[in-house]
Amino acid sequence: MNRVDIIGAATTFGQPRLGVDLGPDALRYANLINEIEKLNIEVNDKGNIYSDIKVNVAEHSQGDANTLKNYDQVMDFNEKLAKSVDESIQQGSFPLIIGGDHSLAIGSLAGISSHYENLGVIWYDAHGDLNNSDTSPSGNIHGMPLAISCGVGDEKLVNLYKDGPKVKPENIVLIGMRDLDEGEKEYISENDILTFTMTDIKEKGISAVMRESLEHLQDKTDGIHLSLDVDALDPMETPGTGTPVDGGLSLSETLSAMTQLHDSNKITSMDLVEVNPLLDDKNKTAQKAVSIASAFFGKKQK
Ligand SMILES: NC(=[NH2+])NCCC[C@H](N)C(=O)O
Ligand SMILES: [Mn+2]
Ligand SMILES: [Mn+2]
Repeated sequence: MNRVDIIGAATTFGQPRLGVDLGPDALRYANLINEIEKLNIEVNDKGNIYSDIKVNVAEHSQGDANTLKNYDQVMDFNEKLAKSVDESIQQGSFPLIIGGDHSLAIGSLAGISSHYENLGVIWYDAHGDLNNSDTSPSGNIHGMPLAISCGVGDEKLVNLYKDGPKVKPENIVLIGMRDLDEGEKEYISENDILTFTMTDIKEKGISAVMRESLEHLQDKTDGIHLSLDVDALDPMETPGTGTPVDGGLSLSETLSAMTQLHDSNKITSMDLVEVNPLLDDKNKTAQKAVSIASAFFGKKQK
């Protein structure tokens, strides 16, 4: 790719920990734009998207596990995000969506999907984000975007921006899984979604996992979206995130995974999500996220 559009997805509405909406700026302060430009790529920073409905600190993320928390804000935000992502692809740019909580993938996939007949998705995360309001333990919409994009869940979210499902389960690969809820496990086995848990990664090694993932997707898809949640990494590497889970990927495994994706030339869009500077230690999570993006865009590991 020679031009990257950076789209700041400043949403905190998919989960309860305030501060993840500051993630896009934490990444910019960690030198994201310069690091990509150094790789001879033109970078166009489109600024941040916010919901028109403002954060009310006292009322943020109220309700029980059966409700879709901050529903109106998530709808409103993702409509705007989908439009921006769609425009970037129309203009021939590679969209890099920086979050923000993972509910933003509802909008990014909605904006991307009209450009591909058979979109592939690599979901690099500790979580499957395959819940719906019946299976969710929390009511947090950041645990649901992949299910919604497959057509499962609230009708208005499923049909956001463009009617119908945006991805097929057979075109998804899950990498880094170690905290799946019961309903998610059922959905994965019923739909035969290719899944690499941390145990699988430890057994096979990350490079075989990435090779198998690309092999699974590359012939049957005409574009592949990478959705990378920084909680895929171990919390010792990326502590600044809202739902950390022990036993995750190392930075070096992730950098080599990104180099493999870069070298494949198959990835057509990317989300980089769940950096929360208020939970971080001296912006170290954003700095690692910037290293991850640099490797993805072609920086060689010395
Ligand atoms: N994008 C994330 N960090 N998702 C975490 C989801 C956690 C849990 N499975 C839930 O649905 O509430
Ligand atoms: Mn996660
Ligand atoms: Mn996630």
